[in-house]
Amino acid sequence: MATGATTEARKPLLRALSGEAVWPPPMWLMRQAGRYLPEYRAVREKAGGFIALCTTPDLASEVTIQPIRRYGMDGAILFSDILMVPWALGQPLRFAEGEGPVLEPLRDAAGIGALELDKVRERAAPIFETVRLTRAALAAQHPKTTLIGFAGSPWTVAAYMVEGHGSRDFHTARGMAFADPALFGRLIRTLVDATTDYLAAQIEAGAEAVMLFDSWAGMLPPSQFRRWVIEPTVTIVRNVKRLHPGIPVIGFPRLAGPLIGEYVQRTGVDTVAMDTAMDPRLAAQLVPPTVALQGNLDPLALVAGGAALEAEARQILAAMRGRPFVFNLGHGIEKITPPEHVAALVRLVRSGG
Ligand SMILES: Cc1c2[nH]c(c1CCC(=O)O)Cc1[nH]c(c(CCC(=O)O)c1C)Cc1[nH]c(c(CCC(=O)O)c1C)Cc1[nH]c(c(C)c1CCC(=O)O)C2
Repeated sequence: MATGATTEARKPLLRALSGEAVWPPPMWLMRQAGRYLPEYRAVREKAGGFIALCTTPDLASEVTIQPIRRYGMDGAILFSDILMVPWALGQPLRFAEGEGPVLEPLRDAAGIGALELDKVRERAAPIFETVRLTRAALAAQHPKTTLIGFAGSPWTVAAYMVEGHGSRDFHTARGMAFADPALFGRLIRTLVDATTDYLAAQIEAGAEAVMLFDSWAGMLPPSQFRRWVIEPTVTIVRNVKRLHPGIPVIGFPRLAGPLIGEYVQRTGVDTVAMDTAMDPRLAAQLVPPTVALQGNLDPLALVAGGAALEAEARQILAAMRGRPFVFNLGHGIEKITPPEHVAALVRLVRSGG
């Protein structure tokens, strides 16, 4: 790709993620590929299960591109799941219909010791192939769209691995982190190494930016937030940047509240994603103007549409004007979202509010 570097330097999302105030802001939506789209449901049915979909490169690549085809988003996020890392480490995983993810819970040294770090690249190979296929398809058909790879952050992934399923409070995982920090720390270190390797492989396959989802960061008190959210993220960002300097990293410490400032300062992420509860004006005070903010429309405003959607989106745009910013939701899109509301939002953001 002789002209690759110059073409890509002009992609609006990459410019914003690297700290440039691009206006109107580039946009994409968390969980933009999903059940609210009829074309997604058709492919999902063809694939059979959710894991089959994530590990069949041509289908996973197709659903990654569906929202780009429909809406022309600036970012395409790899279609996969944060729990594919535990899966690649050898922990049995299934997605039960209407129940969410179910893992065989990990509670002791034997279970943690049995995780197979050296198998991650091999087991996750179809996911890296999805990245390769998607990057090639975007280059041919959507040259302005940036391909985003991702992983879950160690704390959030460990919470599912210990608990064995989603939970309102992740009692068992939080309890283990306090009661046996040596053992919990071993799990976190395994995930730091697996996640570094998994993100590096996505970048080598063509991901142009990566995002770390820490959905359950906000349930920890500050001391534990520093130990299990910030410190592992510091190591992953340092590792990824050593291997692949210049690839922007987006962090999403959901419900971190004012600790978002310390998170950005310590970890060195290029962009921080704001959850729905974050006031964008407060985030702009806590985060240096060189670091991009991303977010943070409430997915339910998108479900509602109309005047409520417009008012919320305009308020975010007004607060973010003049600083590096990427328009997004504050959490994943709801499956009851009318696709035409997404089209209306894209028009509004493209007009600059
Ligand atoms: C906590 C978490 C998970 N997965 C993820 C997180 C972090 C973000 C967040 O907090 O939402 C991240 C994720 N999950 C998925 C993506 C794909 C890319 C995208 O954003 O479009 C991404 C980035 C697809 C998915 N991951 C899942 C689906 C639904 C599966 C289906 O189609 O049946 C999708 C599209 C399944 C999943 N995966 C997970 C849960 C709790 C569920 C069940 C919830 C549900 O059913 O909506 C774990």
